[in-house]
Amino acid sequence: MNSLDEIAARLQGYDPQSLSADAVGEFLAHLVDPVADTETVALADALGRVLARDLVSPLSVPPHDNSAMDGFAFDGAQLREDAPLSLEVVGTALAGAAWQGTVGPGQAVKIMTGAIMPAGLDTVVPQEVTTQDADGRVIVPGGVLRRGDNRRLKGEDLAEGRPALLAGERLGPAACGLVASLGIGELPVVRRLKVAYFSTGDEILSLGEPPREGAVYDSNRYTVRALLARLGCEVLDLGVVRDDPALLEAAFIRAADQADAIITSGGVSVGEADFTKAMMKKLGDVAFWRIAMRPGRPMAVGRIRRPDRSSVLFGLPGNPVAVMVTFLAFVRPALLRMMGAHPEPTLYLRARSTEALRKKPGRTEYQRGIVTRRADGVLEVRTTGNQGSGVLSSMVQANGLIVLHHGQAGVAPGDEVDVMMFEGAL
Ligand SMILES: Nc1nc2c(c(=O)[nH]1)N[C@H]1C(S)=C(S)[C@@H](COP(=O)(O)OP(=O)(O)OC[C@H]3O[C@@H](n4cnc5c(N)ncnc54)[C@H](O)[C@@H]3O)O[C@H]1N2
Ligand code: MOO
Repeated sequence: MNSLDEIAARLQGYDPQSLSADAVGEFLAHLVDPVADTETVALADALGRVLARDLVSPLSVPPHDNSAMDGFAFDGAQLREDAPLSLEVVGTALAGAAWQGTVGPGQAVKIMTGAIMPAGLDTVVPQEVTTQDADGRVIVPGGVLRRGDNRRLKGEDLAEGRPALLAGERLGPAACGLVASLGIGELPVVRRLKVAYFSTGDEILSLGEPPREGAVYDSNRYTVRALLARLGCEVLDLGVVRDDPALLEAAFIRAADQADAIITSGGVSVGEADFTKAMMKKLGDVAFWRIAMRPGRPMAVGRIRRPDRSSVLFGLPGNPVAVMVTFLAFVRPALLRMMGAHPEPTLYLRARSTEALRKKPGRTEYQRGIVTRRADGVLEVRTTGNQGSGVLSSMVQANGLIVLHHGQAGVAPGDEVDVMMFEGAL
């Protein structure tokens, strides 16, 4: 495990007072390691879990050459471009059982989708392409079919003995189906990551408390819980912790004793009641950063140490949208790495901005946007109103974040911008 200083020494131009979003990502990739513990889960419970070992295919899928269509199977060597082919139907191959007879030249077998291709046959004509003559022979028109058409080859999806899925795969619906197609009912996954969360601040009210002047309800706890739930983490909710050093210390210790990672919100800026920073320093190896981004400038990162373990700490700024943006930009990729998942490159959608966007070069700016598709197919994005870092309503309306990158300047109406879509993450 590297100390924060060692990691910082490896990064070009590390400056905790002005870090680029890219540098933060790189730092975090060095800071966190995948957890080693694994467990076995039933396939029905595997959605969103991370596969712990390569899954080698115990069989071929499909297990034999089979038909992709309801129609007639025959030897495709007889096909002619310029002449129809007339075939005598000598039997029927149903899905689920092999057809046992032999089929000679000028003959075909009626076949159902999924049925095993009878020996020596390699081509299927869909039944709607054919006609029948007076003797009941099937006529395949010339020039519409090539040899091998509508036949699915044994193992064309998965080959026996080859890895079907690699360790690090986050199992989605398609992967769950693929595992089932191999006849596998349980699989080894990385254990769930335990993440502790608490909000800090004397002005933060928990739900159920009566409103009072100067106080706001704790929204960060619920956005972070929801973001963590989307990742499949186990959440240890430590509620709201007052700006009191003893309470903060107890909360950090409880969190570090039980969780792989700790997320807090608030108390990382320069305010007078920001005991959080002092407590983080006292209990661990923590760096305080100013990130060249908006929203989400201040952030604390490091480890909280306990005698027998340590937990990674993400001290997020208090402003509700800054919490979500820093989570999506940095915490989520770091947690995915801890979960043992393959790194996910950020996929940006390119959309035309309907409006001018002001932007200072030298920082990354995230604006809440809504992408729509115009009648002519062009993707457009407009901002969703007040972009203040405490304004959640514009975040709710958004379906993605417009990312104005570090070196980028302002945007004119009609310019294309990158949008990080929420689908999947939010
Ligand atoms: N002089 C400076 N002031 C500020 C700076 C700065 O660089 N110099 N940075 C600003 C930025 S950017 C942010 S973000 C905030 C971060 O400050 P803290 O992390 O110390 O957060 P707080 O002061 O505790 O709270 C900020 C804001 O967010 C509200 N909040 C906090 N927790 C919650 C919660 N759980 N649910 C809902 N809302 C919450 C809180 O009431 C404040 O309004 O500092 C700026 N100031
Ligand atoms: O982190 Mo702050 O939210 O940029 O206002």
